[in-house]
Amino acid sequence: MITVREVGPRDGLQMAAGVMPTAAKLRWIAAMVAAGLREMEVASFVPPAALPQMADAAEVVRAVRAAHPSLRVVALAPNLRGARDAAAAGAQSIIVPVSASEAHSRANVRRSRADQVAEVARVVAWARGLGPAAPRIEAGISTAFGCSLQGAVSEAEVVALAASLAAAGADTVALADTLGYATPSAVRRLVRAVRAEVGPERFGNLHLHDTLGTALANAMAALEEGVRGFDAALGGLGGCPYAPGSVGNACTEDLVHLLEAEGFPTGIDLPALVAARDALRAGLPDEPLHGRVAAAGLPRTGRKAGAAPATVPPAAPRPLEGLRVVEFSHMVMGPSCGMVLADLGADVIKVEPSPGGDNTRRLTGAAIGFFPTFNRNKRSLCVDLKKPEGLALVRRLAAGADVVIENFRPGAMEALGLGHAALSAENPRLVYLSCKGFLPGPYEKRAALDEVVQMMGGLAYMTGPPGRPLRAGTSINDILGGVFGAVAILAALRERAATGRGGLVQSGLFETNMLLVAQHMAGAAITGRDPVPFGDKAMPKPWPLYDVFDSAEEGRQVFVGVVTATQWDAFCRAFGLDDLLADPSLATMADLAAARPRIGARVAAVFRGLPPAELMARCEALGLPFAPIAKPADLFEDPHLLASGGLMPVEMGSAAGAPGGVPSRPVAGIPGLPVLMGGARAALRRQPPRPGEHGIEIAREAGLGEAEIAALLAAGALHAAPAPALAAE
Ligand SMILES: CC(C)(COP(=O)([O-])OP(=O)([O-])OC[C@H]1O[C@@H](n2cnc3c(N)ncnc32)[C@H](O)[C@@H]1OP(=O)([O-])[O-])[C@@H](O)C(=O)NCCC(=O)NCCSC(=O)C[C@@](C)(O)CC(=O)[O-]
Repeated sequence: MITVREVGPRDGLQMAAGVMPTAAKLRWIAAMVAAGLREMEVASFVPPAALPQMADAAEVVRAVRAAHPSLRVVALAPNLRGARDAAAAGAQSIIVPVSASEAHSRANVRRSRADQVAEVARVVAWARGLGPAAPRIEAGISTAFGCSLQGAVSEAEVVALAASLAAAGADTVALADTLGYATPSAVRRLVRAVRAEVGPERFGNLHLHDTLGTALANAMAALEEGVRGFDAALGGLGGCPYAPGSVGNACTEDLVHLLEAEGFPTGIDLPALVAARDALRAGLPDEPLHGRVAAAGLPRTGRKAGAAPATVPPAAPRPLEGLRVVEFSHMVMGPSCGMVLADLGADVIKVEPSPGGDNTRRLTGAAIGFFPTFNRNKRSLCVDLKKPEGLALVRRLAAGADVVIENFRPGAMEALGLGHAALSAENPRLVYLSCKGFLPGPYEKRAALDEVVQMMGGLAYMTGPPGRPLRAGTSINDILGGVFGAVAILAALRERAATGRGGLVQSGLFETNMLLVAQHMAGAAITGRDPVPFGDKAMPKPWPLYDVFDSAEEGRQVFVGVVTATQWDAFCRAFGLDDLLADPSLATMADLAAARPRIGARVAAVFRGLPPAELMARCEALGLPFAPIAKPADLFEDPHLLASGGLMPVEMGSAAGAPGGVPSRPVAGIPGLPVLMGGARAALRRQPPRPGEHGIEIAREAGLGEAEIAALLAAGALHAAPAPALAAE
């Protein structure tokens, strides 16, 4: 879902020749809310002498909050004083503008750029003191694409400014094309650079002006870069005092039409939005309104809302957007299932114990990376399920959810009153996944870990040397069991589309392991013998070469395989082994396989004289299978993963067990889902959450009032994370 934030009542009106009466503003705002707008910038808290159109800012904010509880009410404030007034009136988001152009900064807020960054830090520090009810502080970089006073604005300076605003603690950093000078390629470059700098989840809206008729083209470029929030003004109101001839902001009606036609749902009813122009006109009869859709009428060929994009695929696929998932999980199996759904765009709420969150956060050793890896793209709700108020909150969430995931001990969810029977009685459309050690049967009550099922399921036998069972070097069954859980959920959702009813789906660790070992069970059935483990040097390999070799560099080994006659021919010629090629006793693949020890010794002697890079370059040129022996940390620099978007920049801070309390890499490239959809990889939208980071917003979404939320917090049933620390602290 795209968020279109209407800025007409602020940015639009401040350039109008006349002053719109308060009552007319409120009628206009009501008409736009009725059309489906969910966010609106309604006022600017500046001295009335400077902007008489905004003299009623506090009155407007108060009235809009009271009349439209579901609307996010946004106000602009250039300084701490304005921010205090905006918050006192009830603004939920406060935008503090910071000019990228030094000249514009002095003209607009009468401060240098650096002083205005310091002002943002002051506003953030003050807001933090307000506790959970604090408004969101959004820094808006104006003149980000050029300035009529200063001329060009350096992209590097904008990126540096964005970084300093993020460091100052702004919740989001937005880019504004105040003059309308942006073009699609500039938008692509700057959006990409600033998103990379501040992180996608802290990148705010894109604020576009249409001075030169480029706003919609720029919006398309931004969509391709993954931007999902835009500012716009009804009737293209607004403009900039420094841009004569400006026709104002991106026109909301035209932008909504474009977005819907391209398959990006906005939740806005376009005819109702166009009709809201009447209320605008009634309040400002002399102000010229712009907009192509209003002039031409809605195209009769128009695509329906939610239709697939006509030409431009979104930057990252989010096919599960709109799916609501509540995840009760720890360790790996439940979290990896939720990760698949979250990466694909679902809204996954991870329910964690209050106040410290999932114990997995505090694991060390081989489990230290579990939490940040499997909990990206999720929201966190820390709630005490043993307290009735906490339980009531999650039952409310489950009643409105599409999917519940759990991986607790058998019977634990039932004991809490959160079993499938209880939740589906309240929500028959719910798809409920239970991840367990064993599917129902004689072992179902046993506690299971990945290692347990690898041992009992034949995998440890198949991996280790004879007599020394060895588990695989990752939580293979947990991860794959979670993925199979996600497959089962998607299948059940498809069934629900036909029947209207959800259902219980279950995934078992042991059964996952058994599917992995199935090929060896089949092998045993065919040969009548136990398969030889991979760890057994005597394992019969049907090829001349399929081994790890030392190179000329100490500790740098390389795997090389030669598995066909063509490869054998090319290999011998390239590595000076023509005598082996000419040997009549090595004529067939079976001869070669039987002579593996002899061949291996010759090849090892050749490879020991070659630097690894040269060895691999030769194999690559010959088309032979080869691989360096990498350690996990080597993969951060893997050129293929880096170039193909295979790594997501995930923050490691959620792993509390880091040595010395600080991860050696605060942000690391962590592999994403191994699939492309429409040519694109699923992207990181949210960093792994802090415990309870989203508790208050989730409680509000569940319909709880502020007093109820305060009572939950006071009772310790709900824990809300403190605001992120200032980078300087
Ligand atoms: C893993 C075990 C065995 C651990 O079993 P356990 O230690 O008994 O823990 P649990 O998860 O079943 O119990 C959770 C308790 O926390 C409570 N709880 C939970 N949330 C809240 C909350 N918000 N507020 C208040 N209370 C909460 C919940 O109500 C329950 O309370 P109790 O019944 O004890 O009174 C079990 O969970 C299980 O069988 N799970 C299903 C199978 C599974 O996921 N297994 C995977 C284990 S992880 C793994 O295999 C990887 C590993 C470790 O082996 C490493 C590797 O091999 O790579």
